[in-house]
Amino acid sequence: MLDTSTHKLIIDCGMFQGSKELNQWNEQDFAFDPQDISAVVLTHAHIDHSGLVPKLCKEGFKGRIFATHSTVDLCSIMLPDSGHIQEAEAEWYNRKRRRRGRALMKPLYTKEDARRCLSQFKGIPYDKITEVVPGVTVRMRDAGHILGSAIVEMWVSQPNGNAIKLVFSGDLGSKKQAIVKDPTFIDEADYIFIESTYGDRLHEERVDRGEILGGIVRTIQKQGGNIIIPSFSVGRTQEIIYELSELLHKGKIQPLPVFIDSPLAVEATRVFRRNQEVFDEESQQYLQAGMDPLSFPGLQFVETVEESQRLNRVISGSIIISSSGMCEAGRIKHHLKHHLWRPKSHIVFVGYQAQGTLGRRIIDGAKRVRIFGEDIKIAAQIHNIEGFSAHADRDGLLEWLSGFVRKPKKVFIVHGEEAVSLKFAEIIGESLGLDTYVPRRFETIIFDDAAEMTTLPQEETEHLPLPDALETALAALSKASLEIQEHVKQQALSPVQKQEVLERLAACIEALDQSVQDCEI
Ligand SMILES: O=c1ccn([C@@H]2O[C@H](COP(=O)(O)O)[C@@H](O)[C@H]2O)c(=O)[nH]1
Repeated sequence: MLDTSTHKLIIDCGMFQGSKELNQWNEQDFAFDPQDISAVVLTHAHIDHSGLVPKLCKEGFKGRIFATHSTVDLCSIMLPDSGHIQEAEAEWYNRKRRRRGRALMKPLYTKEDARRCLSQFKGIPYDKITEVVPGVTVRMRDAGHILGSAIVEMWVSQPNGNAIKLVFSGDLGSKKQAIVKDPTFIDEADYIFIESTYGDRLHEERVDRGEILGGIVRTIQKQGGNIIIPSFSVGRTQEIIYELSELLHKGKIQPLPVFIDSPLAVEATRVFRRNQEVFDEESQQYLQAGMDPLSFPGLQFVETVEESQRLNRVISGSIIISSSGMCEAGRIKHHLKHHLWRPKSHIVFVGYQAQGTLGRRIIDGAKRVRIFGEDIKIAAQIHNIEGFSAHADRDGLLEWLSGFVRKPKKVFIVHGEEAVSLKFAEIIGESLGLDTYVPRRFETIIFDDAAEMTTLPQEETEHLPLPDALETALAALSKASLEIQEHVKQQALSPVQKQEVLERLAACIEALDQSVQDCEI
């Protein structure tokens, strides 16, 4: 959040994704009042950057959400889809809760909440300076990560008439990606905020990924079996379509049925087709030659549940691309259930698999997994092609940083696992000689008129971060408190029962109160 003293604005408003603890952070109150925020600037549509926008609007944010036109287009399908997932998850828990007589939980936001917030979006073009609140202008530059992704150049006017220039990298793309352009180099900034997802690692070469995928296709064309590709619906699926289309054009594989079994991926592919003007040069050349890089004979889009179920009868010679990319939900789980036990099946991972996900367990060599309550033996051949990452790797990030002609005063390392961010900070210092800083969650940094920065000592920070485990326990307590309120509302209690509830609550509060009072600083 950026506070200019007259206006507050947010750069990205993403959902925490991954472990149960991280997911619970989404339920917490924002660290500010959404009604006080004047504008949001989104770097791109991925849910870890845009997913809490519907919650922000639901809780009182009335301003504009600025993003590139393609990001607005993608958000218009991704946010309602996310709302649908929230509702489905809440309903899944509520089925159990009803059976146990427990209070029902509410979704974080609904599909309708997400649809409603879309009217606040304002599409802006790449490369044009736009005022987002009085005194703050931005210019979106192509970040080459997914369709519509942007690096945000931001100028914040100072009372002395000067402006501080901040640059937010958003997620920076990999040069190895097809369809989207390479990340734009920026000349200058006072301060840079750079992502660090792969700040300590390198990716495979692009040529390898096509070779590996082509080789697996040729294997099933000789020996039988299907290929199942768990894939993120937006960006990754279109990349795979592009790669297969290239392999076919070059005659490296023979035509075969390829099913895209994800309603979101189908819609996203339509959005890509509508936004061809931002494609990279290679894709533009395909288009000019009358070829569609997102289409080839044999490619079939599967939308209905019935069509998807029919795929269970296809046991050989096809590729099924389905989501979710980390195999935690969606139709991919059905395809894994039907294919993991078959020795001739090939499961091809093309995206990052976070700790604790089904995809990660399979990659890590599990012999059996549970899917929909069934114990499934893993006999299929498992492949992991890392070269499809949509992120710049360590060297890509360093190359982008080295493009700044004027040295920034400081590089803030953000958006990465803490250990990786710290390592990347060290690497930047050693290889580029730039000053770095890895901010803590909720830390406040002040920029003065001369564009110099100071960090507020932890004790003076408005929102001191609590230890993660305590945050999680407090979130669980808030949830339990809501549940108690619901129970009390739903069930008539006798005066004696009421008294018992009050006494037990009072005992809890007293014990908690005492432990906080006793806590040493
Ligand atoms: O170390 C990591 C790497 C990635 N992620 C998450 O996965 C997605 C997709 O990554 P790709 O490399 O494009 O497959 C990325 O945006 C992150 O959200 C991660 O959490 N940790």
